[in-house]
Amino acid sequence: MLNTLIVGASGYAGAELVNYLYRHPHMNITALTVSAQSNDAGKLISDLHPQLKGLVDMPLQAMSDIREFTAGVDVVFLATAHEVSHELAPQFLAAGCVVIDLSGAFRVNDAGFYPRYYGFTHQHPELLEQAVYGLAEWQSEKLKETRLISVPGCYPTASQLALKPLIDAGLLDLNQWPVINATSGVSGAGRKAAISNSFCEVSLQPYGIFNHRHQPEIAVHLGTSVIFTPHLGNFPRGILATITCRLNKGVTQQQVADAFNAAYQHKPLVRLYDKGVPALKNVVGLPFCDIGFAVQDEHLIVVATEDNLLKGAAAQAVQCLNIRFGFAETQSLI
Ligand SMILES: NC(=O)C1=CN([C@@H]2O[C@H](COP(=O)(O)OP(=O)(O)OC[C@H]3O[C@@H](n4cnc5c(N)ncnc54)[C@H](OP(=O)(O)O)[C@@H]3O)[C@@H](O)[C@H]2O)C=CC1
Ligand SMILES: CC(=O)N[C@@H](CCC(=O)OP(=O)(O)O)C(=O)O
Repeated sequence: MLNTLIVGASGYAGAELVNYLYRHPHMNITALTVSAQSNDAGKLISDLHPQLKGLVDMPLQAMSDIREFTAGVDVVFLATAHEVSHELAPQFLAAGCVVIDLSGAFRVNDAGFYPRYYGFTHQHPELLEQAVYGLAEWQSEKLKETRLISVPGCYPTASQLALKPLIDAGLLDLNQWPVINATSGVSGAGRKAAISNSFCEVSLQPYGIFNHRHQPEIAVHLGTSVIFTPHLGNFPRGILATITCRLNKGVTQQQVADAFNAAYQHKPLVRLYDKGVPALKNVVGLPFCDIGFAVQDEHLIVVATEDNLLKGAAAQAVQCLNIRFGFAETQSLI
C-alpha cells in the first residue's frame, strides 16, 4: 500500500483524482489539501463535490508548510496551477516523495518557454531535465524510472495521441503542418469563477489563436510544427479535436489504420474506430481517448475525443502512477 497526498483536491482535476484514488486497491489517501488562504479549508470534499458523499468525506486542509503533510507519504499529486506546482514540486521531491504534477510547470524542457507562455521564469532547469512527460501510451519505460512525472495538458493529450502514430510511421507530408481545431468544455478552465466562463457568456468561440501554450507543447513533443486553435464550447466537460493533415503520396487508408492499430492495439485507454468518427458523449465521464479518421485522396481528417478532466488530466495521472509502480495500467480507471 502506498500513501498519497492530493494537493489542490477541491479543484475539478483534484476531485477526479480523489475519486480514482480512494478506490485504488494499492493507494491510501493521507490528506487532501488546498492553499493556506483557501475559503474551502475545513470543508469536507464531499460537501464541495457531492458525488463523493459517503465515499470520501475527508476535510480539505489548508497547507502553509508542506512538512505538516509529508510524513510517510510516497506519492504526491499536484492538481494546482502552474506557478504553484513550480514552487511545490521541488519541496516534495526534497522530502522524498514521487511527484505527479498535472500542471504545465515541467512539461517542456526549455526554460525560455516559460516566460513567454506561462509568464514566469523557471527556477528549476535541473527538474525540467529530470521530469518525464507522461503521455502514458508512449512513455512507459521512462515512467518506471522517474520521481517527477509531468502529466500532459488536455488538448496536447488528444492531439498527440492522434498524430504521433502517423508521424512515427512516416505517413504524413509535414510540409503541410497538421491543423488541430479543438473544442473544450468549460471545466478546462478550472473551478474558480470568472466572467469569461460564466453561463451567459460562454457560447462557442476560438481563443488563444496562434499563441496558446499548448501549441509549443504539442510541437516540441511531436517534433513537428502544428497549427493549433482551441475553442471554448458551452458544455461542462470533454474535448473534441478535429485534425486535418496531408498524407505522403500513395499512402492508403489501410496504412493509416495499420499505424493506429500497431500503436494502440494493446493500449486499453485508447479506443480506435473502424468506421466513422467519435462523438464527445461517448467519452465524458470515462478515462478513454477515442480516435477515428477519414481519408480522401491525400487528405486525412483524424478526430480524437476525451474527457479533459480524465484522460486529459486525472485518469492519465493515475495511469502514470500505475505504470510507475508496476500496477495494472488501468487499475481503478475501468
Ligand atoms: N481542468 C482541466 O481540464 C485540466 C487541468 N489541468 C491542470 O491541472 C491543474 C488543476 O486544474 P483544475 O483542477 O482545473 O484547477 P482548479 O482551479 O479547479 O483547482 C485548483 C486547486 O488548487 C488549489 N490551490 C490553489 N493554490 C494552492 C496552493 N498554494 N496550495 C495548495 N492548493 C492550492 C485550489 O484551492 P484554493 O484556491 O481554494 O486553495 C484548488 O483546489 C492546473 O495546473 C491545470 O492547468 C490539466 C489538464 C486538464
Ligand atoms: C477551456 C480552457 O480554458 N482550457 C484550458 C486548458 C486546460 C489544460 O489542460 O491545460 P493546462 O494543464 O495546460 O492548463 C486553457 O485553454 O487554458
